[in-house]
Amino acid sequence: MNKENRVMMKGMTKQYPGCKANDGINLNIKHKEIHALLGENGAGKSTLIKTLYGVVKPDQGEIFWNGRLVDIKDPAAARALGIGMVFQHFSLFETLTITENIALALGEQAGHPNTLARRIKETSERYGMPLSPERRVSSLSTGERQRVEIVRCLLLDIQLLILDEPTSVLTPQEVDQLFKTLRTLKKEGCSVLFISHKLHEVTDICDSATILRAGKVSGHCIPKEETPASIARMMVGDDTPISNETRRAEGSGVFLSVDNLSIKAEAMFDIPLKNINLTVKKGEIVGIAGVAGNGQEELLKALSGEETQKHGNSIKFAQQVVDGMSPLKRRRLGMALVPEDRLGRGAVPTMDLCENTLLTSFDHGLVNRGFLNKNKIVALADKIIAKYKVKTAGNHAHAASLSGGNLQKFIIGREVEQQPKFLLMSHPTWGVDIGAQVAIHKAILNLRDQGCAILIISEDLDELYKVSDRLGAICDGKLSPFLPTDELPLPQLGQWMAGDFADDDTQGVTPSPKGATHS
Ligand SMILES: Nc1ncnc2c1ncn2[C@@H]1O[C@H](COP(=O)(O)OP(=O)(O)OP(=O)(O)O)[C@@H](O)[C@H]1O
Repeated sequence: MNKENRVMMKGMTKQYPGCKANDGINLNIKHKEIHALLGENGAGKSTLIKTLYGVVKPDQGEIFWNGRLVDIKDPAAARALGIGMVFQHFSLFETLTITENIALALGEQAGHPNTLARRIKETSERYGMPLSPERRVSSLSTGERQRVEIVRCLLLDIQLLILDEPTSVLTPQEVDQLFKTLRTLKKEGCSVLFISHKLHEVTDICDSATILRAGKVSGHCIPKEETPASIARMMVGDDTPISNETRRAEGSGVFLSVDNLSIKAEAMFDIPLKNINLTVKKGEIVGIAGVAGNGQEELLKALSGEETQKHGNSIKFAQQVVDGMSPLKRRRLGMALVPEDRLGRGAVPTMDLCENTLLTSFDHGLVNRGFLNKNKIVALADKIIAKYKVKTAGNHAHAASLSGGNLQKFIIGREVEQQPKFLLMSHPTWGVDIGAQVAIHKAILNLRDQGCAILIISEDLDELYKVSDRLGAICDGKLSPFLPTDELPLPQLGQWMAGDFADDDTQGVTPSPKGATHS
């Protein structure tokens, strides 16, 4: 057996009801290489890596580890071989310290409890990702949380690190640091399997790539010899557009206005909002950048009505005060909402796609005098599935059975099809493949051009630069100034994301040099 490869997966097959997620996939990862696993939403990437980490049991296929046939029954068996995995969604306990979290995750593999904190400190420093082991996870930024997950893997004798969309939650500076760490790991002999929809990162850091389509391998490439566009073509084929024109707009007439909104922290880990001033005009897209956990969630809840405390007359939709109004009443004034958490808030996992359509669209002709119009519900669900190219076994499929990106497309389609006057979105294309991103951005821009006021809260700076007409940042519950997107250089936005703006800067106003550069 070929020992040149760290991992050889042969003929991996996994059938789910109504869908063959992996269909005879071969994947080879060499020693000391950073290997990208690419593909459209629903192509089968997560299923394949979960098989490699012992989370999913394949129907068929063999895995060879350093040339030896292995049976990876569970994640502990994967870790014992030297495989570490950082999932898209971190699984850390907020109230525990870094050391306690790592001890819980690794069990006996964590080694002696007395030495664990010291080893965490040493390992994190060695790889340029310093951590204080005694800190509680609740006090950590998203980037630091990711470090905890990576350091947890590095404490073991790791030979393969699997990262599932690792950069979608990081600031540009954190991405640079992560890439340095990955290069160090590679030098030391570790292999890395890297899943990402950000193709410029793939061309930057990956040595080789395997591309999946519809559960099968559709190609291989050396990313450094390709461009993001040529890789996108391999992923989505020739028929899907992979870029669209960015057209800026100015909008006219304010729809959303927020005037000096402050909200105290209610729960232990809430971020208080401080003197938020914000406007979104009809026919413009305003973007708010920020590292997760800086008040985005609290702002979204205050605007959507999920958080219904009355804050005086701070929030208005087209001049009408909405403070204290329920989400339903706000929807009836023209709001639509795409929350960050697609499984749970955006959609109910155990309901099928027709029921999930009804959940937020029932006011749009689907219910007559209390009776459901089933034909209309099915027709709307089918329209969303077809128009937004949602890959699913059909309108009867439960939301939980869709791949992350496909569920995201469905939720966005459902909200956009309501033709709202105000669309509030958090991370609209999080985990969505390049072809679908283009389709979603087009739908959002069209909606804007029809006069909808759109507010996008996102950590994805590429996306914010692509679609926003005005852009600012949130840090520690405060909003930075806002500028027309084309006048805001990325480093300045990075500074704002780190809280480097003066409190007296007001949104919409060109910041003073002091506000932009002081530290
Ligand atoms: N538990 C499940 N039950 C039914 N179908 C599933 C299940 N998990 C995955 N699938 C289906 O398997 C296919 C592959 O899904 P997978 O999550 O592996 O795709 P992916 O390439 O990781 O997509 P994404 O980029 O959107 O994360 C999808 O069509 C999905 O609907």
